[in-house]
Amino acid sequence: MIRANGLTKKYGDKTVVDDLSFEVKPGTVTGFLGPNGAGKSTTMRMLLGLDAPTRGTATLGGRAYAGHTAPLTEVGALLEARSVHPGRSARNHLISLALTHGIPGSRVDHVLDLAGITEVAGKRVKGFSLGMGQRLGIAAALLGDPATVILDEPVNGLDPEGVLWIRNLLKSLAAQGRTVLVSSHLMSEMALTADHLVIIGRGKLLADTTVDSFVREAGAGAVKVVTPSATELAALLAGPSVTVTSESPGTLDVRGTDAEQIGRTAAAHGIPLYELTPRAASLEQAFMDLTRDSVEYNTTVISETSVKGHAA
Ligand SMILES: Nc1ncnc2c1ncn2[C@@H]1O[C@H](COP(=O)(O)OP(=O)(O)OP(=O)(O)O)[C@@H](O)[C@H]1O
Repeated sequence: MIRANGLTKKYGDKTVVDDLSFEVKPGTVTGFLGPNGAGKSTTMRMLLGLDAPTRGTATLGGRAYAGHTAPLTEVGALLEARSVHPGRSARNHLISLALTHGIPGSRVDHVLDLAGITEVAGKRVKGFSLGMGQRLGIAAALLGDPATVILDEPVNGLDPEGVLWIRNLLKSLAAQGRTVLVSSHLMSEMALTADHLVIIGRGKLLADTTVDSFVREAGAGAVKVVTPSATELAALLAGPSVTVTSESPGTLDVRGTDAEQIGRTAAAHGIPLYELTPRAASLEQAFMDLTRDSVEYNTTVISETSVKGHAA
């Protein structure tokens, strides 16, 4: 079990992690999501005792990281910045880690195999591709057979086969009863991998939910309506719980009601409909909607024109 309680990190005046509290339970894969700069890496570094929180506490298996006598057997971690001696082979890197942490050498071949890098185990790390480096980092994280696994963006640099491998690996680690926390900025990938989601933006908790309920809510999407009487229909539909937007003349995007109700309203007022299509919001869109106000650098402007009085 990982527990963050009021975790806060300030750099100067900037609060990059802001009073964050959440739990990560054993036996599940928990996706830690947020846009770039949301504070995911900083939070993970605080969980691992690599950054001191300005306020709050983080415990792994009931104790702070520093309180564990053999941390590598309690927690395995892959962080973005790795420090592997480039002249060392993958096997030698893992052997020296095992030796310095009192881990049996027999684990080395096991994790090399688990990470699918047995064939390149004798090669120097400096010749490794990004994907091979990621696999070596994951092998190192699993070396101590840890109860808790924390991985920061593990699919970075992996090809589709590698992405699938990570997905299955994380699921099997959770099925063995381990606590698995994995960060990503890709909602679609996490939806396939995780059971639970902790979503942050600008250091603050935005959602702590199961993937199932996030998917269900994302499915409550909009209905696309094409009609020559868009302004009239928009005025009839708009209400406290119904929002109507329009991206092009004669087309409405209606949220907060369903296709049947829209069809009935249109029929009751003799409004012809050329199209009436329920649209399930994509998961990625739901994630973007949730985090829109907390992205650090906006590169795309999603323009939605309110139809109140504007739709043609
Ligand atoms: N040592 C530091 N000094 C000052 N600011 C920092 C430091 N480390 C991180 N930050 C800032 O804290 C914020 C959160 O960064 P962090 O790397 O934790 O986010 P992230 O969610 O992991 O982002 P990404 O997905 O881009 O890796 C960013 O605005 C970053 O610039």
